[in-house]
Amino acid sequence: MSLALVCMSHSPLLEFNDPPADVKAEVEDAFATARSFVHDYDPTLVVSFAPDHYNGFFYDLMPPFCIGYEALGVGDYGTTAGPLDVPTPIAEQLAAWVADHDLDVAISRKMEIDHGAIQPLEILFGGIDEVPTIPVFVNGVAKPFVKMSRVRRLGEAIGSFLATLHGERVLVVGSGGLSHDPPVPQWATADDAQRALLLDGRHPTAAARDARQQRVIDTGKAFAAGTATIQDLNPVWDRALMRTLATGDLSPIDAMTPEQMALDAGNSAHEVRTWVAAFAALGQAGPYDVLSSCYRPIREYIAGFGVMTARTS
Ligand SMILES: O=C(O)/C=C/C(=O)/C=C/C=C(/O)C(=O)O
Ligand SMILES: [Fe+2]
Repeated sequence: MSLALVCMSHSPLLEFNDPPADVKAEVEDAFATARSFVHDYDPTLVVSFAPDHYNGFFYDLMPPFCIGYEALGVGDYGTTAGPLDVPTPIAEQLAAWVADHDLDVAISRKMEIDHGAIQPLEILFGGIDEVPTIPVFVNGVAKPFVKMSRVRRLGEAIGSFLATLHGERVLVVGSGGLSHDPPVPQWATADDAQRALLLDGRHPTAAARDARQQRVIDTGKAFAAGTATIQDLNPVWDRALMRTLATGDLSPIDAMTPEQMALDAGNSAHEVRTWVAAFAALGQAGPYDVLSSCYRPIREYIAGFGVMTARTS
């Protein structure tokens, strides 16, 4: 049984802030390469590892991981709202398999997901219900964070399940990262209004969503202009992580700590957990080859922006 993988940064600013034309063209090329890779592989099932940005998961009940039995996009930043095509019986079997492998994972029969999960589906497939997709939420913004070894083990458990699905061509997707420090509020420093949002800010009014999003768009413009106070991108850190993922030996990642990751690569660098889970899953089908890998630090997107494709050798 072979598996295929696409890992890619996402950015809520993709449609709102434009980097220089050559950089934008490079990103479009990377997306086109990934699309063509996926088209050739022709997956029958997608397992999507993605974080959330306080649009679907909140501090009233924040799991480290959650497998969606049903899911719907919330429509933030102009992404598609509405239901995904989740193959519920396979998602249920996956959750049971993972539990049987000593990992405690939440499940949701109505998972709400944001641009972090939706953007790759739109970019790769042109829609959110084109291919049956099991969404796996991986917390990448809300402290506390489980150890990186735990993320790797989750990916391995999911990959070992996927390797049993002989009738399927499975694509694993990791969405997020790399280094970036967007203005997602942190509980410890949030004011009362921000804490209300972090606690249970589901289903905001259109005006409230717009105001929240405009703040992020403005921060992206200021970051590009050199006037934002957010932490800088870290291309050295990003490239080193991509190199490690490409080797097939993920053991060095176990030594990464959330504290050092935030110091080195910003508070949203924890989103790389999705990449680690996706590569760990891929590795369960045997050795793999990275077929394409591109990277650019893009301040307009507030993102160390990477796209990788890989496939079982
Ligand atoms: O809601 C807010 O106040 C802030 C949200 C963000 O900064 C969102 C950032 C989104 C990303 O996907 C990212 O990873 O940068
Ligand atoms: Fe994100």
